[in-house]
Amino acid sequence: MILSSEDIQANLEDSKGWELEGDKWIKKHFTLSTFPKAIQFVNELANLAEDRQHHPYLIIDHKNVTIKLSTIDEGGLSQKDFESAHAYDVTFLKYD
Ligand SMILES: C[C@H](O)[C@H](O)[C@H]1CNC2=NC(N)=NC(=O)C2=N1
Repeated sequence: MILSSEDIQANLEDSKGWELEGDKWIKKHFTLSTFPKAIQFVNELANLAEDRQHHPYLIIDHKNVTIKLSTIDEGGLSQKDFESAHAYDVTFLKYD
């Protein structure tokens, strides 16, 4: 179910570093210590995404990984995007 703008704002308050891009995407930049670490991080995200059947848009630029999330099938932001964002934040803690 697509979230209302009020629900999006409430979720963003609990999602440190994630920001709204337009009204259909949230995004966050992560910086890893090395390029291999960035790839390892992305591989972990890929496994999580496949398990959840909810897939991110990813940009890998050397040690920098940008993650964008949206619920494509529903044409906007859903709770799944914020659940994935939280799972990715928890994964990143291992690399911090
Ligand atoms: C059938 C399959 O589970 C769906 O197509 C999933 C796959 N991954 C997805 N990922 C994202 N980000 N949004 C979706 O709507 C979506 N749908």
